Amino acid sequence: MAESAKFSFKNEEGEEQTIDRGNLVAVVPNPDGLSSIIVQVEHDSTDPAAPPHVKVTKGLSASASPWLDTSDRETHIILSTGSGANQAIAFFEDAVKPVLATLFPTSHSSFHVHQTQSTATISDLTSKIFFPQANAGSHLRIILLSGDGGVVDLVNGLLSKPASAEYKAPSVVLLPLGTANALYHSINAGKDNTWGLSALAVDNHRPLPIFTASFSPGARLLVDEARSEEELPKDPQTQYPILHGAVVASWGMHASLVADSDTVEYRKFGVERFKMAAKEALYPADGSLPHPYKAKVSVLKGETWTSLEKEEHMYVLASMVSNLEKPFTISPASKPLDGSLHLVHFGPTDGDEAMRIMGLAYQGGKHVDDKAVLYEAVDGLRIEFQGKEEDARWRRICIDGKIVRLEKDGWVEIRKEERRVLDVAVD
Ligand SMILES: Nc1ncnc2c1ncn2[C@@H]1O[C@H](COP(=O)(O)OP(=O)(O)OP(=O)(O)O)[C@@H](O)[C@H]1O
Repeated sequence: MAESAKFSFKNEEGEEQTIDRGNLVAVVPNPDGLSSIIVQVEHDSTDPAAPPHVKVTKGLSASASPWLDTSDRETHIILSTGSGANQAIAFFEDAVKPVLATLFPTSHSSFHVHQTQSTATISDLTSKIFFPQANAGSHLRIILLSGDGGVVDLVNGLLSKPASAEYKAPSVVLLPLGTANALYHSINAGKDNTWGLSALAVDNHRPLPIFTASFSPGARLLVDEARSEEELPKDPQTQYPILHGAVVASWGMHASLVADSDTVEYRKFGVERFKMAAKEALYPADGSLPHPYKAKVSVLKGETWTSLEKEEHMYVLASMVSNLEKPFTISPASKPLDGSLHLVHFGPTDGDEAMRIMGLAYQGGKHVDDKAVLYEAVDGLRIEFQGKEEDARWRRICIDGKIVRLEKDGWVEIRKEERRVLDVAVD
């Protein structure tokens, strides 16, 4: 039988209360043994995008949550202060703290709270604290108040050194404080309404599927609004630069609009920044058509690489998730954490046609049925420039929001990664 969409309980005054189950964080047994503590969120009716408030009430309910005491797990809380609309600290104080105090009445005060100070904070925490402990077999819980960037920093940090046989994947609780929060919205598509708080109350976690991007030797990570570049970590065997991701690898229009809109100015506009940058790219000021991106593109299925016939492209994207933003369903066939990788491709076209196709993705992923779009499950994707693109801005690759620029004859190869480095808490 389908779970009821409503949850009922009696409050302390004995009055019957009914709330949407999607707003329920947890029903915790009260230490008096008779009643329960009901934790729920309440949303701002005037601003649906605002973080919810938490309400904790004593009451009587027929259905308590299955209660597993995980209070002894070493817990780290990361507040990514530069993510999204810079709301991580406020959400922690207003919503997360009361939930933790209810769920873990004695142990929550010993949880470790870290605030990011720079783009390097999460990587530093991972190499100094999380990896050594996970590698010694300790099962960590990491409560992450960030966007997808926080996850990708954790994944890359955890994979940066060889793991021991004792390695135990930390379990991350995702609280969507970023801009797009693709991973969170893909895991919770159509259900959770608690901004991830309900995942704090359960002890279910599943491996996070990830991919590895290997690059030609001259590939460089663009940082600081592309004002500088950095070397990437190297694969210990091949010595090629590498980067791991859990969301998306792209080139062409998607990578360009992510890169062009990653500025302090654009970030003020939240998710709108992607649409604004798309319009700029699709309708060049001189009235010309959008750029036709030139490279050899191949897909891997099983052990076989096959090249696409077309050598000019507009949209080349491999996704490990269903949604790149809450309403933007890039890969409707992807199920939460299923480990699939889907190619979404279309060729050069004019701005109106590209906008039409992208508009279909905002209608539940209808673009995949359009004849202009190639959509298929793949095991890998390879892009080889072969000197076809003179200008470096057409050679930018996006890996989960990070931007890598390749050389004129550079290449990138994306493959699913088998290693289990991070688990995700799911309710
Ligand atoms: N205090 C800080 N100072 C400078 N940079 C920071 C700070 N805190 C976080 N950052 C950086 O800000 C970026 C935030 O990325 P994150 O993905 O978490 O948010 P987002 O880009 O808004 O969301 P999404 O990726 O979901 O669209 C990361 O590059 C992170 O390293």
